[in-house]
Amino acid sequence: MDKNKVKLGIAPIAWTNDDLPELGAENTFEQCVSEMALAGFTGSEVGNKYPTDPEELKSKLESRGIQICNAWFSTFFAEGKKEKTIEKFIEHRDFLAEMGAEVIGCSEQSYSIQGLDKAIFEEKPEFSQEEWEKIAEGYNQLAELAAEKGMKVSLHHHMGTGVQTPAEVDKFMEMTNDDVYLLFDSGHIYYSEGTQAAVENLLKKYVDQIAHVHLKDVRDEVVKEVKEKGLSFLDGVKMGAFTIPGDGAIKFEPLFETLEEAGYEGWMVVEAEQDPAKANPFEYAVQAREFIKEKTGL
Ligand SMILES: O=C1C[C@@H](O)[C@H](O)[C@@H](O)C1=O
Ligand SMILES: [Co+2]
Repeated sequence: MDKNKVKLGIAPIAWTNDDLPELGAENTFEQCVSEMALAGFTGSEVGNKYPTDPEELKSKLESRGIQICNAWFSTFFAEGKKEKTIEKFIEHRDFLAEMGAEVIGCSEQSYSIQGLDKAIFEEKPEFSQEEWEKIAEGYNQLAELAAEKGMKVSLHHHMGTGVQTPAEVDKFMEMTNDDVYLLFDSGHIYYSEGTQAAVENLLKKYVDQIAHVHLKDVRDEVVKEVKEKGLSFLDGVKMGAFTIPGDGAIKFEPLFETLEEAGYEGWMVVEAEQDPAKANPFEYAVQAREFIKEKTGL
């Protein structure tokens, strides 16, 4: 892969998990970003221990050779919370623009069960046609707002949300304008569908509309248990459903090939939330970096 086109980041979620604050409560921001840099990454997303002042954050990241490439943003269009979503989006966009990021990764969180104690394979929301229309209209507006700062808005398909399956991603992409992009997360599509083919097909279908990539691997045996026992998404995370690329069931070689052939330009971010007490974040970061180097030359 071309170093001038593809940059490598890593998400802080392996050190401190915002969805499960008890995971990694002992890890500091400084430790997290120092270890990211030491492992050979140049980009990061934003965690809840990061300084909120852009100047302070920039200076602490610059001294480590790291830059912010994206940060999660939750939208609530289907629930009818358009005004509040837009107001918060503008704040988030301005913060990311100041940090030099070019992409905003959003997730439609209306009725999401990803943080709730509900069976992840049984109780996810499904949107009505009227709700889909609200979502499409909302994202089209977010794309225009992002463009004001030269940025792209992208949708993170995610377990436990109304945009989880390939059919739901299709519906979202069909209903939104061409300036609304996809944030491709290998782990979430594999978790949802359980096959390598589903991961490869989704990537191939939308590769020209993908603005950001999350590299996540999945442990089949953990997902099997989550399904059989009717467990929640966060139960699965604590049990080790996710891991770094190369350590689980997904074959990454065809994914890297598809991205390279399509001339993908942007960030690939290792995002592997595990319990840091069981999976040392620095050691896993080093292992992920070596795997990516071996498979892509980056
Ligand atoms: O991008 C992500 C952000 C996390 O908060 C989320 O739960 C994780 O699974 C993910 O893919
Ligand atoms: Co992700």
